[in-house]
Amino acid sequence: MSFERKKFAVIGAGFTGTTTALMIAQKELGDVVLVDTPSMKNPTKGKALDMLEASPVQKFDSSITGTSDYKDIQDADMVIITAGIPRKPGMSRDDLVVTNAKIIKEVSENIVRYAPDSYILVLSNPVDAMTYVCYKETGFPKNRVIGQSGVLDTARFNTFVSQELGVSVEDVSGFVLGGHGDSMVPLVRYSHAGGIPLEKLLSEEQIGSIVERTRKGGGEIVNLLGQGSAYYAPAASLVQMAEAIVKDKNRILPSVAYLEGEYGYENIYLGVPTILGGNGIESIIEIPLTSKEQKALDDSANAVKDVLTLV
Ligand SMILES: NC(=O)C1=CN([C@@H]2O[C@H](COP(=O)(O)OP(=O)(O)OC[C@H]3O[C@@H](n4cnc5c(N)ncnc54)[C@H](O)[C@@H]3O)[C@@H](O)[C@H]2O)C=CC1
Ligand SMILES: O=C([O-])CC(=O)C(=O)O
Repeated sequence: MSFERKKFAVIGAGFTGTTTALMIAQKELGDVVLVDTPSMKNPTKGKALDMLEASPVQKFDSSITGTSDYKDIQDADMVIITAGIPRKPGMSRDDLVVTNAKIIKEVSENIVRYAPDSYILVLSNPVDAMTYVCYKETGFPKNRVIGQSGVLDTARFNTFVSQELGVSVEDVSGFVLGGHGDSMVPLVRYSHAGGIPLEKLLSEEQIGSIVERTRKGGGEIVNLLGQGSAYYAPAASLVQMAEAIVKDKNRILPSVAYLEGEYGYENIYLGVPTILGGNGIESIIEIPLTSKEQKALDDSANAVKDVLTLV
């Protein structure tokens, strides 16, 4: 018996993929193979080599390689899918569905072929629908196909709360449920700072504007950037989920998870609180909702179902 490093494959060597690859290596979670299309073969190799050359400075021993050949993801322990087009100002994430569904199908085929035992984290948008497509195409068990939205949405919520209160982000703990769209559901009742319910610290008006800004958080960055979408906070969110799984931490984190009756939904991927550990999604946590909260979640789930009709 010998100990081996974990192998990560990051599919898509654009903004989110490269940032994720670097963060994985910096944390020494494992070695990283970065994959993009054949037309991007040399830039992908170049990006990977550039990141690797940071390793002596930053003192990490993870390797990072770039490729356009899926054979190189052989036996990856975890595959992170960031391949696909990002939105432009004026577009919604749902406008990406047709193009990105085709890409996810192609990527999924290659994962089945070369990394059939891997755990998959999906980032590509619209992420609830893309995670569903990946689940159907791979036929992997639901605990191994997971989407990222809630860690990012909660991080945005926590950022805004920390700014408003003038307190450390470390003490703020928000809670966002639902689809990764403008109808996502920040659950104020379950959010706190230093254990104190937010409603005791901020006015209804202040909370209302934080909720609204969180819902439109992705769009705010898209508009500021002018081209492309967010990548630092999305990559950090993916890496937190990956770390919870490869280190078997059993963290309570929101995931885009396949629902079979939880919260009243069937055959859909949606953002819910989960326990993430060595088996991927170990379980889904169901929390009691008021009728107003359930209605907001229903609206969000219905928006995701509408998009699913297009894939
Ligand atoms: N779920 C979430 O919270 C977030 C989702 N996203 C989504 O992630 C996706 C990627 O965003 P960025 O990295 O900023 O875009 P990007 O354009 O910088 O990178 C995407 C990369 O995917 C590659 N690609 C396209 N088709 C491919 C294929 N068949 N196989 C391998 N690679 C392929 C492209 O060549 C490109 O390098 C977008 O769909 C974006 O909307 C981005 C941020 C947060
Ligand atoms: O807004 C976008 O298109 C990218 C994304 O999902 C986010 O940053 O939340």
